[in-house]
Amino acid sequence: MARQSLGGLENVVKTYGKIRALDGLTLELRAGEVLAVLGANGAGKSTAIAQLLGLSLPDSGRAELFGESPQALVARRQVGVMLQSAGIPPTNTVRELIHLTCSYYADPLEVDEAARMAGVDALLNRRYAALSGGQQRRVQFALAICGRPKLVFLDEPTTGLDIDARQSLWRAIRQLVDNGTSVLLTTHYLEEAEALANRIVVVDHGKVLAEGTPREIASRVARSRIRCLSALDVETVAAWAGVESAVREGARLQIVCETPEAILRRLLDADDALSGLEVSATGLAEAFLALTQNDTEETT
Ligand SMILES: Nc1ncnc2c1ncn2[C@@H]1O[C@H](COP(=O)(O)OP(=O)(O)OP(=O)(O)O)[C@@H](O)[C@H]1O
Repeated sequence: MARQSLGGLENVVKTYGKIRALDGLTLELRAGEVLAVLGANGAGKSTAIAQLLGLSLPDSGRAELFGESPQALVARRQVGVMLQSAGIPPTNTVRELIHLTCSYYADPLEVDEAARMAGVDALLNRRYAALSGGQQRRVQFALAICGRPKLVFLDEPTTGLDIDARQSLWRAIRQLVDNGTSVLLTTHYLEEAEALANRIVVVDHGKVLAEGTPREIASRVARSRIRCLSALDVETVAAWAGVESAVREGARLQIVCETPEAILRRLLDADDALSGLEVSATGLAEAFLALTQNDTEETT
């Protein structure tokens, strides 16, 4: 069954002087889903979030949340946000901040529960300004979720977190989704999108380049990687039909190609002593690079 739409952007254009930050961007938010918006620096991810939150208005096109303008109070009360620029009063304690944010919502969590979900229960009596960058990020997450919102916007939530803190935030996001909250997440970390998202939208130059499940995005530019121990000349192999790239790492040859079978036959024919053969599928990272590089080539 198709998931219920919670709103989104329709053909939104947003310019800042000569910069076209969004160039006809369309995206839909769906209930019960983690949507990851992926893109390089300046792709338009934060601008898209600003339109969805009503913090900035489109030049043309439409933004809608829960059937309303994103600026309508009834829409804003169903949303939680963790933005890159937080603007949080520095001298308040974590408890005060969560308590204050809870007061904006009709049916918020208990302060202690929100703190526990965000992993900041041990920090409740500390002043925000005295926390580390990673601890502040987790407090921002607590503020995003404490109102029990239906939809949470997380703009690069794990930037600056160490591996443990990132993993624990991933667990908290999964728990949130299990409890019925929908999430829009922007990230530069492909493994984050792969680990959390049901659906990915790749944005570049303010437009959608690709959309699908992590697996669909990866398979759009599916490639295989062959690794083997071989003394074959890397430049000769790189020139074979069907080989996209060949590099040497010490004794190991690494080849990227679309269809590995023909290349494997040719490798085995050319080198009797070839050993340590491995063939693997490339992942989301390569797919993302291939998509954004193709686009750059087309637009330059
Ligand atoms: N307030 C603003 N004034 C002028 N230009 C802006 C403003 N906000 C964004 N831009 C420009 O719009 C484009 C998109 O920026 P945006 O912040 O949406 O990108 P992003 O994908 O979120 O990037 P990052 O990953 O670096 O956060 C960039 O070229 C940026 O310089």
